[in-house]
Amino acid sequence: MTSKGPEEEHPSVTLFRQYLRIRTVQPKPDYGAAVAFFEERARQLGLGCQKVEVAPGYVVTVLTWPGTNPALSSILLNSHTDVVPVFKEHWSHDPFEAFKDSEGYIYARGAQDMKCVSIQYLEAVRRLKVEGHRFPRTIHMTFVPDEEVGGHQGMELFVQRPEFQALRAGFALDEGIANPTDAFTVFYSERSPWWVRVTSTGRPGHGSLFIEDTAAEKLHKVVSSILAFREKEWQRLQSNPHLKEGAVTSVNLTKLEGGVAYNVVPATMSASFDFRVAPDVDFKAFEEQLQSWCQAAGEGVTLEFAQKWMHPQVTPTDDSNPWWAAFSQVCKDMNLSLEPEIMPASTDSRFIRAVGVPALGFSPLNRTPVLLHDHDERLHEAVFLRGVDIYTRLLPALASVPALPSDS
Ligand code: MET
Ligand SMILES: [Zn+2]
Ligand SMILES: [Zn+2]
Repeated sequence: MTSKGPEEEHPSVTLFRQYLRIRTVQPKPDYGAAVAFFEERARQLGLGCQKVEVAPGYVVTVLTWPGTNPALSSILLNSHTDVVPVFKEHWSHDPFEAFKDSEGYIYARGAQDMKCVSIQYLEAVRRLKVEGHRFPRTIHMTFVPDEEVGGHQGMELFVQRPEFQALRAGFALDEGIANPTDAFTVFYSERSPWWVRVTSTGRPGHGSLFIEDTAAEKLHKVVSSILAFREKEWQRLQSNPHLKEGAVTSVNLTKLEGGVAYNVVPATMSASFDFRVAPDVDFKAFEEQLQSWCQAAGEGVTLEFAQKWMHPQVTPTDDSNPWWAAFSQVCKDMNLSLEPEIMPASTDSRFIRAVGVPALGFSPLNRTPVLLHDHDERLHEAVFLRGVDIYTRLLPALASVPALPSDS
């Protein structure tokens, strides 16, 4: 075909847009369609394909390009398939249409987080394979469900399975975040998510009376203590230009629940908080601090954890780590400047690092505003394609890291 129009689009971009149209949106993702999409990719690329159902309806799809030396540990390229919900009325274009504007920006939920990365992995592998390359280490691509709601039915279970052990992963790449400057952000650790619900109980009664010891006044005290802590961490971040967001602890009040009527003082109320605890925090002391804020508010104030990650790990970013050496050397060769940071949010990397596999969080997206989870999430096709180039250089280097003591 020689006619003008979409036929002229780069095939990698077309594939990316096809994937963006699959509605893997929480809370009811169409995982079946995503699995079928990756099975078809495996067939087309001549890759091994394994489906591991880690919980009913939750399948991890593993695409494998075997290396020439099966004795060596493998490279794991991980990406999640689910995306967060949208507020459709705030979007310029349908978030599941993958509309491309005249400048080349592709609008879609998942354009940055992280459907771009899944396709960039696949397209880099395709290119290298077509060019006839083979590398010593096996490359596995894992496409996992459930990340956006905590990974409890996804990577958290998968890393405990014999099928994961059998991959013999020596090193992993997973998602990062776009960088608006010319530089690329790379994450070597993460803050730990602690989701905390504080429940306050007190004396109920008529809404016209000065009732003492109410649930609301005690909850208010805890909320004040926690928001004062938030302000302190915010100031600490603001006053030190060397500190990046991931190096301090953040917290947001994300839910308030309780009450039945204007004129009934409720016996119970609760507040929910999303803490992201910096990796250098003393977790035991921090939990005691939370408990003491509850106790200081009065009788009948308790807390429970909906999520409490206790195993922060750091992947070294110096040449003592041969994976870092290979990764950073490629970036140097390509003149890419890297900004190593602690991931402020949480990804499946935490489960991977916790089972002893070093991992870097990297989405090869520079000159791109950070729009993950936001309205009008979009990515320029040229940035997307540059990312494929970057993986096309990274994969040969990583899959050719010579035998390590940990390989035997
Ligand atoms: N990736 C999501 C987040 O960071 C969900 C992870 S579970 C804490 O909020
Ligand atoms: Zn993500
Ligand atoms: Zn996300």
